[in-house]
Amino acid sequence: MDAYLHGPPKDDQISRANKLIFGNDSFRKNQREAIEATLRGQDVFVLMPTGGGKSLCYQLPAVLSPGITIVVSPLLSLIQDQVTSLVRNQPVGIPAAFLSSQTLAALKKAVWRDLHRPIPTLKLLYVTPERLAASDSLIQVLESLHQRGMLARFVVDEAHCVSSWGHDFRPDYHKLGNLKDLFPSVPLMALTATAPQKVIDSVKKVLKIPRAQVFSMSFNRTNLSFAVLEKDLDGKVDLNLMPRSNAVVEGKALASLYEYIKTKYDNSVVGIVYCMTKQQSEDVANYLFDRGILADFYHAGQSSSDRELVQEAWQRGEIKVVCATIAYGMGIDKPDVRYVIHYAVAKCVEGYYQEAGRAGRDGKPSQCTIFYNRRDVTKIKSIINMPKKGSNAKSRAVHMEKLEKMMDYCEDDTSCRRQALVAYFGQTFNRADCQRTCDNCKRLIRRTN
Ligand SMILES: Nc1ncnc2c1ncn2[C@@H]1O[C@H](COP(=O)(O)OP(=O)(O)OP(=O)(O)O)[C@@H](O)[C@H]1O
Repeated sequence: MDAYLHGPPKDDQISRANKLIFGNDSFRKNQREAIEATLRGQDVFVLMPTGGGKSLCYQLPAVLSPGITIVVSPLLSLIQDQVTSLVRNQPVGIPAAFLSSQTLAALKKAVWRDLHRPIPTLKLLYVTPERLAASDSLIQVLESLHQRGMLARFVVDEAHCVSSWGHDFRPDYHKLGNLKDLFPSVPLMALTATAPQKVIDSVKKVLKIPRAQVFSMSFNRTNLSFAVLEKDLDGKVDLNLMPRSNAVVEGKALASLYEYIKTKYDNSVVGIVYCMTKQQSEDVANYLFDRGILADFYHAGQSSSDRELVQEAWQRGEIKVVCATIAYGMGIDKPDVRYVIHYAVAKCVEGYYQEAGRAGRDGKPSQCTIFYNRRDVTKIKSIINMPKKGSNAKSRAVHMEKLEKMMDYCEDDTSCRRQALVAYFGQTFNRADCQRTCDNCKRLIRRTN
């Protein structure tokens, strides 16, 4: 691929690669700075909101650097999407592959062969943290690449998973601290969309990148407006006991969700409704669909082909509303989502902001609404307290503390919600940036008028 450039890239090479390989006319905030820092060999921590353009921060340097960039990413589906879009990248395809337990033997062999070439063809190799932690042979290959000067950098995507303070802690991510022990001179880039200061500090410590340059963006998404509604669970009907075809399913919460969507949006508007359980996502989708809203459900209990069908139909606009567990969202790049509703409160503010942030990626006004009831909080508490692999008293306490913060956010009926969210991520907020679009600010305006 003659678009690849070798030797230390100059400024204009970075811009040219952005245009010629990625088809972008310019850089978004912090992209160029992060790219330049990693190309200088520095460790870098990129904090950008969902949809901010994190991928370019490591894909462009991968293309400009000699050798391979190793990307650690938590979800196989996410990895598959990324690799497919790199290989099909327009105007120029980028050689990328992934290694996982599901990689076909023949493909694995081809990747392995490439890694042993004096100059491998691959520019990016994606792996799950489990794969990296479990495979001595992979570490040996990385050592051999390093000796040949062909190990360009490590990238840790969704880096909040490294920290037990993060909302998605993955034990195998914790082992990524070994990378700096084994390859101290190889630059590392960590990226996430959601990390309060405490999590940033903890990720830097675990990954052993104390001097990493942090590129952080404002968490204030000006086009999003926030609201919390009381979720009326009285009169709730146990849908599990009712036949699917029974059209008289009631329950005030579901009815009010339906009314809310129907009143605010016509059937061409795209949204996501996050639910607490797989069963709930099916029940809510069926309820909405029976009443004429083009809804379907998505959760980890479905086969991957069923999930793909739903996601593709939603991307094409045939389904307007996906009712989903939090399994839905990572890596989904749909710009015109006009609303995200949490039909059950999220477990923490980071998770909430990441999910809500899937609305309005095109910058147009979009709404993020929580249907809140303490009974849902009680259910989440009992889930947190359930004995499960990898959980201990400390991790349960962390989850409880995060849930309390989420409750504080929902139960505060006076503070500006935008301000509360931005403050949660340790950033200051200029009151002039408050556009009075949240429910609390609107209420205040009504009271003072
Ligand atoms: N400089 C740029 N100019 C134009 N488009 C860009 C630029 N950088 C990124 N994009 C586009 O923005 C979209 C979002 O980018 P990307 O998927 O990297 O976001 P992300 O930060 O990884 O989001 P998420 O947290 O959801 O994974 C993509 O369609 C990408 O092509």
